[in-house]
Amino acid sequence: MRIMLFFIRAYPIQTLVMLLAQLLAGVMEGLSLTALLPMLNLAVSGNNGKLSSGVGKTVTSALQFFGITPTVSTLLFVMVAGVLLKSGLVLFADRKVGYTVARVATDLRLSLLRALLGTRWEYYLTQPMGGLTNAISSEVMRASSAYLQGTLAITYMVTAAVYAVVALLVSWKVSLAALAAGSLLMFLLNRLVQRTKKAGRQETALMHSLLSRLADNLQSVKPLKAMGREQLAERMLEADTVKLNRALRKQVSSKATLKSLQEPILMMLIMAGLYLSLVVWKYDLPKVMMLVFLVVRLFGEQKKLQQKFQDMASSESAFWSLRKKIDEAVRQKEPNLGRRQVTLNGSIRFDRVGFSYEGGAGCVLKEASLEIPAGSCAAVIGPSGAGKTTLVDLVIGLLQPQQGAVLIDGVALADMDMKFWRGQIGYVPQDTVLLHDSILANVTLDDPALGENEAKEALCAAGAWEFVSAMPEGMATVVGERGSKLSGGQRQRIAIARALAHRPRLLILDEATSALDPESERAICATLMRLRGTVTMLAISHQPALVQVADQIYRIEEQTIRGQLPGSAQASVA
Ligand SMILES: Nc1ncnc2c1ncn2[C@@H]1O[C@H](COP(=O)(O)OP(=O)(O)OP(=O)(O)O)[C@@H](O)[C@H]1O
Repeated sequence: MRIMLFFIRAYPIQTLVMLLAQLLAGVMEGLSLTALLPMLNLAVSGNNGKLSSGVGKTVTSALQFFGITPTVSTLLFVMVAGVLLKSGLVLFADRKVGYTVARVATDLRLSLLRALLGTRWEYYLTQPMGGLTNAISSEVMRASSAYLQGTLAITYMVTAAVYAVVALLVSWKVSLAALAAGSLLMFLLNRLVQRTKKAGRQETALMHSLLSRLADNLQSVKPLKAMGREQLAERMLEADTVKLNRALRKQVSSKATLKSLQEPILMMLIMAGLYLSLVVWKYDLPKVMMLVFLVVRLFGEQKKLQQKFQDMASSESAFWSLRKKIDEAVRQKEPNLGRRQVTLNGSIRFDRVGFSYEGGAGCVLKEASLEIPAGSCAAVIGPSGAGKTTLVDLVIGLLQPQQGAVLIDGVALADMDMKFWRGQIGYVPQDTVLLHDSILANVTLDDPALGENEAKEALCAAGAWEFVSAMPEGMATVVGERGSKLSGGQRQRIAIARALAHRPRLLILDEATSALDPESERAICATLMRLRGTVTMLAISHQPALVQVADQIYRIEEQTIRGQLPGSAQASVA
């Protein structure tokens, strides 16, 4: 029930309105039920029928108070009116619950997305993408269904309480016996609810692990297939899949066992109650009929209540797993650094920067210094793993140095408004991943400030317009999953166009021309040279063409940055 307390706190108005509507619906049902006993009395004994219980007398007196003569037809009318009103209220409550379930799912998805996108880069890098996809799709659905099951359980609880009150008014002895027997039954069958809860927890953990591995494996399926080793991926996923199947079977068997045990036990209890009422306490027939009706309904609601409780128990763990992810991501929020809005006019400067990754093997940069004047083109070279991407991430502010400072126009990144700074950067990553969307959307990223003209201009500058305009649908061509319908070089040119479209002040190219043929690379270099003076460029490259046109060359080696004369680059672009 902890989960319901959480939901009630998060959605108090919606839950209160829904509960009030359910309560009113229960009262309406109760009213129509109280009319049943006098109606049965009148039907069995005619107008001389004696009302043997307080509740019957109360109903007839109430009707007489409003000037209505209690006859079979007026009592039937009261019952029908009560049932109709109850149905209207239940419809209202059900819609409210449905809307709130959708809202719970949307809120959870948005909270997780916002929290994740706002986390520190080093934390974000440790998150398994498959696990996050699982959280946003399957865990969110299971979590919101837990709210639905919980509210339905509360609804059945309210209705059961109404039947219990009416039954108490008719016969307290039978009602107390029924309530005691029902509670004992719920207690005994609770083991099955706990078993489902445990299996639900296993399902949550296994789905997370399976989806994390699946995403990893699917991304590397081409080399696995090419080497005839896809069965290795299959074997890796099989163990989790088999365990998941076991957890699901446990849930199914617990739910089926609960259902099949409830029915006969409740029937036996009703039979025992019938025996007591007719033989031991010798109640008259209308009263017994009324009690049978009430107890059957009471047990029916109790049966559904426990089933819904069990359904909620099986999905509940997905909600707590999601909350844990959201809370952890919130704790790992990227620090809100400074407020200074700097437009790169002077230089980018590293002042004795020292950096090592959390849990990394050691220092990546030590006492590293460099200066890139605004408007110039700098190339960063060095052996693999030397720290070139790390240097770029420090410039972007994705990583913060532990020693020294990264300064833009003399202002430390730590004092700058990061959103403003990053808004001026055009970034082309090492691994070009395009969205499964049109070329236009891939270039503009659906930024409302950018239209077809800006996209065309950027595609021309990136040397991509020729092949894009030759496509039957031009910029409307959809590039396929991760850009699979384009060649590696074409994907890179689209990525360069994307980085240029919003006219950045700083263009960062991380091995951005590695998949291009020499001619396309020369064309890109010519474009970059045209931008010289207005845009500052920082290019990590092993390609001679880019290095040759650079104004400065920096070589990262043994944790330090060394300047190199542009002319000497050709021989040492390792
Ligand atoms: N998230 C991380 N956590 C721990 N260590 C990391 C992380 N990212 C990179 N490293 C380590 O930091 C060092 C520098 O990595 P970096 O990616 O900056 O090198 P690089 O020069 O760009 O390499 P390449 O040319 O191969 O892309 C490497 O030793 C790498 O193993």
